Amino acid sequence: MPMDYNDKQENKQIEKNYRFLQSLKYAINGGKIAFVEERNFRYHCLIGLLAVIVSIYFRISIGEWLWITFAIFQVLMMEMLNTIAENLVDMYTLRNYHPLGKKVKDMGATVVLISSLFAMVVAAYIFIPKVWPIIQKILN
Ligand SMILES: Nc1ncnc2c1ncn2[C@@H]1O[C@H](COP(=O)(O)OP(=O)(O)OP(=O)(O)O)[C@@H](O)[C@H]1O
Repeated sequence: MPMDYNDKQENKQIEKNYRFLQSLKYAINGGKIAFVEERNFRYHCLIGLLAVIVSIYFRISIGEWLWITFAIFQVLMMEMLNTIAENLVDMYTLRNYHPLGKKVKDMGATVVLISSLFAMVVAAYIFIPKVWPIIQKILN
């Protein structure tokens, strides 16, 4: 299997996490890595934050908050899954061209595209009726 890795292997944990706090530490670490290394993940975090600020401004209802929260979290989850797939392809192919690597990466990008489109539809349903009267006021 082409999975070369040349680094000192001492003190590198590969056995199971037995404590909840240990698992949580590694889960947070995964988020940190995605945030630092993945530009798209940072963009999506920023857009999510903007959506929360706009939602607070418009005092949206509980039902609307549920949709907005779901839309934000599902984009971040899909972005993270795409990053996982990309890393697996790079680990397996050692960054050499492979037609299956192309398929996996392109499909991963499609997953993120679909989830972003869903988030845009949710945002449009919630915010267009709130923004439209303001635009009309400005135009009149
Ligand atoms: N090992 C590979 N084999 C075949 N095609 C690849 C391989 N690595 C990348 N590609 C092709 O190059 C494109 C860009 O690769 P890259 O890893 O930069 O993905 P990306 O979607 O642009 O990443 P990011 O989400 O980090 O911006 C992929 O969508 C794929 O079409």
